[in-house]
Amino acid sequence: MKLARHGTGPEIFESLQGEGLSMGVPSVFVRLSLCNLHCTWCDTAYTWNWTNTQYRHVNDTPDAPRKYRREEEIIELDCESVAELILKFRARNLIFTGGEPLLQGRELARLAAHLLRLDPACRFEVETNGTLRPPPALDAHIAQYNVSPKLSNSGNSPTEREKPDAIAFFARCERAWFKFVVANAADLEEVRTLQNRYDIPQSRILLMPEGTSPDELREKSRWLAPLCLQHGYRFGDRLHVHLYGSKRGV
Ligand SMILES: C[S@@+](CC[C@H](N)C(=O)[O-])C[C@H]1O[C@@H](n2cnc3c(N)ncnc32)[C@H](O)[C@@H]1O
Ligand SMILES: Nc1nc2[nH]cc(C(=O)O)c2c(=O)[nH]1
Ligand code: SF4
Ligand SMILES: [Mg+2]
Repeated sequence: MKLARHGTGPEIFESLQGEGLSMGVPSVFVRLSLCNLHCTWCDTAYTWNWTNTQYRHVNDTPDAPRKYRREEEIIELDCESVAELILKFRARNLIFTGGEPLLQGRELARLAAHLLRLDPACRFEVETNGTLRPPPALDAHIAQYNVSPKLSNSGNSPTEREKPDAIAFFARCERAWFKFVVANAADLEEVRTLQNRYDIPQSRILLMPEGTSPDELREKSRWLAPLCLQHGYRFGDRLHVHLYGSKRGV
């Protein structure tokens, strides 16, 4: 399984769920590498975008040509080792995120099954961009999907960000909650269009302001909160950003 690197180890950390329906629940986050989208405002671009990365050199002989490996940004571990790291923490609400975790759906299915054998109290959430259907073997273990389909404000093209088969799956799934990232008031029209096109129940939609600092969130919340009230959408904040700013691994 390919995981984001944080310092010398993979990015597996304990924190309060900062977003969505279960905001505030003590959780363990497992951050996977790679993404099939490239949102301009992605707060974890280090999981997939290495264009400006100072690659680690793999050959430290002074005279040899220097070779840099972007793979060094990824840690690859088997599911038994990942499970062991996860269960060192206290929380049993486990959140698979990334990057786009459903790119590694089969590996996650094996991980979830293994974790449940070790501790049946484990509960699983998946953070996903809603472009990929989870394999049935993974779906069988997931209590909650936090689906964040991307709007045009993300900079992805319509064909990249909207995969009808996947979004229709989540629209029908009562365990899926939709979390749209809103950057401008006009984004609400796009939300409404997607909602109608895929028949997404309004009760499973949250609107979350775009932002990676408390100031940005507060500024956008000032107009987004009244719009939520006016249009009957649930407002979703970003608790971890208010608590820790844009710090990694919290
Ligand atoms: C980094 S993504 C990983 C999971 C998956 N790739 C996705 O996009 O849902 C986790 C969550 O952070 C949100 N997010 C990322 N950058 C953000 C930003 N600048 N402002 C608000 N939300 C952001 C995403 O929309 C998603 O809901
Ligand atoms: N505390 C905290 N809550 C989160 N909810 C979703 C996150 C994510 O990056 O997927 C996230 C995160 O990175 N930190
Ligand atoms: S889909 Fe998620 S991980 Fe991928 S670029 Fe967008 S916000 Fe980042
Ligand atoms: Mg995050």
